[in-house]
Amino acid sequence: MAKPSIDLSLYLVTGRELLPPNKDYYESLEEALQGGVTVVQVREKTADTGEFLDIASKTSSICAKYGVPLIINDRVDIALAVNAAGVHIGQSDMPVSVTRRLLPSDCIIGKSVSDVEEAKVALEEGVDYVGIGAIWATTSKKLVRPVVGVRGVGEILEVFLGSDIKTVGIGGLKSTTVLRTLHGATTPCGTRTLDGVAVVSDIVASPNPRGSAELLSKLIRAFYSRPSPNFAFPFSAAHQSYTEDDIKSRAAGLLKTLKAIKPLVHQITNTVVATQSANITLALGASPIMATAPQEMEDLSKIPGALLVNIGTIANKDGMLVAGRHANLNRKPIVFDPVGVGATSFRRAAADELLNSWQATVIKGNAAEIGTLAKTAEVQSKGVDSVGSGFSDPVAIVKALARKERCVVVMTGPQDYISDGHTTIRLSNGDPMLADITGSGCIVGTVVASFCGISSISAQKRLSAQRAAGQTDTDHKAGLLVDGNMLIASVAGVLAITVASELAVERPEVRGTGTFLPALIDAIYGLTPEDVASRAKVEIIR
Ligand SMILES: Cc1ncc(COP(=O)(O)OP(=O)(O)O)c(N)n1
Ligand SMILES: Cc1nc(C(=O)O)sc1CCOP(=O)(O)O
Repeated sequence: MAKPSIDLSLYLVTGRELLPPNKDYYESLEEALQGGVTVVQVREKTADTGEFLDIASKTSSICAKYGVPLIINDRVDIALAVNAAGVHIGQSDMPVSVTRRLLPSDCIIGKSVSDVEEAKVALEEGVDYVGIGAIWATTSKKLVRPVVGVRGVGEILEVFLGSDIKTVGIGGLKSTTVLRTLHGATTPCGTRTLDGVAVVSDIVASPNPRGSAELLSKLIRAFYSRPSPNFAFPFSAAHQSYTEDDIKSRAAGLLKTLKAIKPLVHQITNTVVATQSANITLALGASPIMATAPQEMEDLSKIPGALLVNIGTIANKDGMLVAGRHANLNRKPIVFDPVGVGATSFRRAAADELLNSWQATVIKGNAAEIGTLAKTAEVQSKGVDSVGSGFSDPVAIVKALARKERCVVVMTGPQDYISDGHTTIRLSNGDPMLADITGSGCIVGTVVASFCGISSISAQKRLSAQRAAGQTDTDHKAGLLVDGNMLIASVAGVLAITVASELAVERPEVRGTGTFLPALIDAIYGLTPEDVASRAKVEIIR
């Protein structure tokens, strides 16, 4: 008998012990179903058989009222007794082969996996779906394995490429983490994302389970309705086709808008460049705030603009973690500058923790930094600098990292490479003296963040206008972590610095790096959209 196809998108796993005081389990369940839960698993870890059977049977009747399938955790006998749609088994439960023998052929079998090896076994066993977790830390269950992390899910999903085994993520999935999870938990080729998320506490512990389920459901449906489903970027405008002239004029146009709107650019940066970065931001026409205390991150994240996180002298990791999470929640672009990430294992661990906690919109680094994140040793670092002549195939490196991290990657150097994993652009502006002042890479991060901020603000304004005009095809935007074209914003940011550096060295007073730096600030201050459009050397590589 053919198995029914189950919508796993919002998968409620029950947990009576988490109910708020005075909230009845069945009432909570029914409200969650009204809110849009698509499948329910009864999970009872302490109930005896009689109680489990009673709960499963009543849960089954309520689910049937809403046409929602029921799965039973661990217990094949209970699943058979209540005629459930399926069973969910863990690594130490009954083997899949035995479970299958006991159940009717149309019964769904789901299995927990937390690494690639377990995923391969589940593939061999031919389960119907896997629960991948725990993706985030959770207090709903004592975990015996380390968390998988959002960025660890992609390699597990790769095991299921080409198979019709479905996948759901579990562990710490909430309205605050769901979009970041769905965007980040994707195979590098972009063809597989999770088919759903399994949630316990965000619904069960809520005094308003209907509202909680509705919010989750809205975000999940918006994510799955994005226009480029095979390429789950956290920002809009992936898969556009560009011309070089179009890129130049859009970058120039962004500079004009930036000067008019002066976006706020929140920068958590290193002590070497903080003042310089703030001055460059002001010279460009944006507005810097260099706040670092974790306590102020939530408030700051509500002001439109962008966030820059630069780990050059990493003393504020807590602030960086909180700031990034709030930026994701408030759809603010995050530019991550992994300064010197190859230099120490401390920096590598910090970069990993930050990138697991929030979704970066742009990662900007020199060849050694990008190589470290891409896990290649072709280009070595010396402290915060890159050694040697760069990668033999820089395009492949930036493209692969953009796909892996699901963001735009900017690799600076004598030529700059910028990729969103689909389109890769080479920029050939810039004076060599840029490499001889401290923090030139950091100010590129600052300026890229400024342009990401203005791109996001402009996109939000367009969206408000579209909604005010009654345009209804914008619902998928609720599934984006960031709106705006972050590829063009990154190009504009790099061009602003590199074109300004060319203008700076043409000034008669520049005799060396001491006179170059103030001239650079002046050149940024006076930079016009026409300078950018006429001087930009832009090539679309592939
Ligand atoms: C959808 C989903 N995924 C994973 C689990 C965890 O199941 P298991 O490993 O059997 O652990 P317990 O739930 O039995 O503690 C799940 N229940 N559902
Ligand atoms: C039941 C369960 N299984 C997990 C796994 O990792 O296999 S994590 C988990 C609990 C998930 O609860 P919450 O949504 O409240 O974080």
